[in-house]
Amino acid sequence: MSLRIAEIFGPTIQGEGALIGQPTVFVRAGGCDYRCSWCDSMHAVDSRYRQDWAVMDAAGIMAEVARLSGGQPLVVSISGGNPAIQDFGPVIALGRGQGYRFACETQGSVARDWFADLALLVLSPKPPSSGQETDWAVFDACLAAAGKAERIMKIVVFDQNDLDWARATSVRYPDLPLYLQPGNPETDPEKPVDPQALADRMLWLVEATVGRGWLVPRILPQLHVLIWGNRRGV
Ligand SMILES: C[S@@+](CC[C@H](N)C(=O)[O-])C[C@H]1O[C@@H](n2cnc3c(N)ncnc32)[C@H](O)[C@@H]1O
Ligand SMILES: Nc1nc2[nH]cc(C(=O)O)c2c(=O)[nH]1
Ligand code: SF4
Ligand SMILES: [Mg+2]
Repeated sequence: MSLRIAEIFGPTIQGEGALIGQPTVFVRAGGCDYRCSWCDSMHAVDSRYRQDWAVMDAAGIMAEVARLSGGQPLVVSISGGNPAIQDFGPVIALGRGQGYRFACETQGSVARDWFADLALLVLSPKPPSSGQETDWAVFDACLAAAGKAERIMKIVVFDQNDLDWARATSVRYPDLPLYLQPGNPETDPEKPVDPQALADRMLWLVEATVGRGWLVPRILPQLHVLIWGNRRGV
């Protein structure tokens, strides 16, 4: 069983969400069923980059993870693209046998049995600014497929319309821990990011939530973007 892999990198720190700051190796799957207008990982989405993706089996993927981590059992973060369009079950089974734990980032558009073998499922439904629509029946199937695995929801917010959408979504899923992260409008890996502009977006988001009495979500920046900008492989 082979998988399309855009990149494997690390160890680095998880820059987003519930595991922020935690050492991790990333396995970035190639291919996505969405086309978010502001996607920061188009090199793992657009088929223009397909020739740069490696075709690997579970043993090859875990060998590379072990090489990068020096064999130390850490959390492996599976992202993409949408990793759920491929079968990561064998990778997770092999890695768990070697002492690794797995987190997965997906938009919730495809449900998979192997979600139940994760330590953490990060569901990141897309707000209006992305130009994508969520199929909530499939999203619910993703939640159910995760079984007893920890689950969180992480929503990117660019503007007030996104924030209103995030709030309505949170009302729909009151038991799902909610993380908000400000959108990064500069997604070209060749271009520098302006840390002050990101801080300004963070400030706006904090004021627009906590500042207005909405005390439910946790609000975090993309830590890796603050440190490394849009560089790939970090
Ligand atoms: C590149 S996606 C890959 C996983 C999956 N396709 C998804 O969207 O959840 C990883 C995370 O990065 C977020 N993201 C993508 N582009 C972003 C941007 N320009 N600013 C902030 N977050 C972004 C996504 O919303 C998602 O939470
Ligand atoms: N350090 C780091 N943290 C991340 N958290 C989510 C990422 C992603 O692209 O899925 C990401 C990434 O690419 N790098
Ligand atoms: S779903 Fe994720 S990987 Fe796919 S286009 Fe959107 S942000 Fe990019
Ligand atoms: Mg990213």
